[in-house]
Amino acid sequence: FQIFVDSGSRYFTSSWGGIHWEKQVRTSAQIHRQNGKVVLVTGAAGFVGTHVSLALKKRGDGVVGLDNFNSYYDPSLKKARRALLTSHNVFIVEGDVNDAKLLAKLFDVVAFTHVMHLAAQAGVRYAMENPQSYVHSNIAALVTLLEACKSANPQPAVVWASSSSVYGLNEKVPFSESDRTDKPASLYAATKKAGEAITHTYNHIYGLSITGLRFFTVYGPWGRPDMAYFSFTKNILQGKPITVYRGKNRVDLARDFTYIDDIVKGCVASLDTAGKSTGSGGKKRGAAPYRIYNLGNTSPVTVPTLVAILERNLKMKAKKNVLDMPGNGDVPFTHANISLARRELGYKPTTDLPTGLKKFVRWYLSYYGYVPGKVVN
Ligand SMILES: O=C(O)[C@H]1O[C@H](OP(=O)(O)OP(=O)(O)OC[C@H]2O[C@@H](n3ccc(=O)[nH]c3=O)[C@H](O)[C@@H]2O)[C@H](O)[C@@H](O)[C@@H]1O
Repeated sequence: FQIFVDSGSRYFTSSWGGIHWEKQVRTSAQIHRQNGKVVLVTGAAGFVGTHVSLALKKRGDGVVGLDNFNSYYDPSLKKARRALLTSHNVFIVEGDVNDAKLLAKLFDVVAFTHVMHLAAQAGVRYAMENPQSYVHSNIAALVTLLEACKSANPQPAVVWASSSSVYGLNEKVPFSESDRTDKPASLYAATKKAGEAITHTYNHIYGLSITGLRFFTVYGPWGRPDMAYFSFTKNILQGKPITVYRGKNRVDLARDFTYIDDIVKGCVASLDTAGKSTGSGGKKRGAAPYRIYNLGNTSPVTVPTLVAILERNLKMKAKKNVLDMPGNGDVPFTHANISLARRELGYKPTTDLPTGLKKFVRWYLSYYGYVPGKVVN
């Protein structure tokens, strides 16, 4: 009776479950190539999640997405990404990674070979406004997911999104994976660093194959509206001012901006080279790989240069307010050493910032239906 009540109440309150839902999940998970993978992509309606899901599906892997469609930024963009994925036969389950019952159900319905865990509370500065959302999405959800993975039979290999922000106040450049990461500058960075420690324990105790990817300021079409390149574009087009932060002694801030297609190649290569998890029945049966890679571009660009490139592409001048960087978690610069990823993943970024921003601006103008000369709101 209790099972009936539980599943009955879920039927009315949740957006998952039922025969039709299971069929959609199974169909989406179908493999269309030899030795294809079956990948659960969390955060599939997110920026990186959408692109990775598409790449996997296009080469014939089975892909099931999971996303809670939260409103950290405009959910209509997430829904538009979902529509794009639906048109390529990728189904996104609507739900939260913290929902252990949902995860158990998904692993029951599909024998995932890999999990690409991209769901997260992103954003460096927002952590001061809503710290709990970082604990919820980057720590609690990660543990819930790893618990499901460790209990699954077979255990999947896990590839997940860490962040360049773990280097924090590190001053040695370029940043290498072996550098210190014990001085985070934001709660966001601290939760990603915690994720690296948490995944290590699941590797050690349960034999889960783990790959953590330290992404460096990823940008491109279908990107995140909370990021500087995106909000600058919006404001410039609307004739609104932008705030350009500057570091100590008036030094420009710089980022190792990395184009989305390069990141996707790094993610797919990580899945392809991930060794197997060794555990079963929640027990470790031998050592499994634990890997961490920088996925950056290796050529940092200053924020004023980013603005100049956008101005050129938009054929409009930005109204700039230059402000000293507030103490809100920002770091002055990032710069990736990618030798390890190059050696072990064959990772080789090929898109520089001017080329990538040109593609972003083209997408932005078409997505928001911008007509040159017409003021947008
Ligand atoms: O590399 C990473 O790991 C991180 O990259 C980005 O974080 P961030 O580099 O701070 O990206 P933006 O928020 O787009 O900021 C880029 C630069 O523009 C500057 N900025 C930002 C916003 C603004 O209004 N003005 C401004 O000058 C920031 O100080 C920073 O130097 C992402 O937002 C994080 O989710 C990600 O984890």
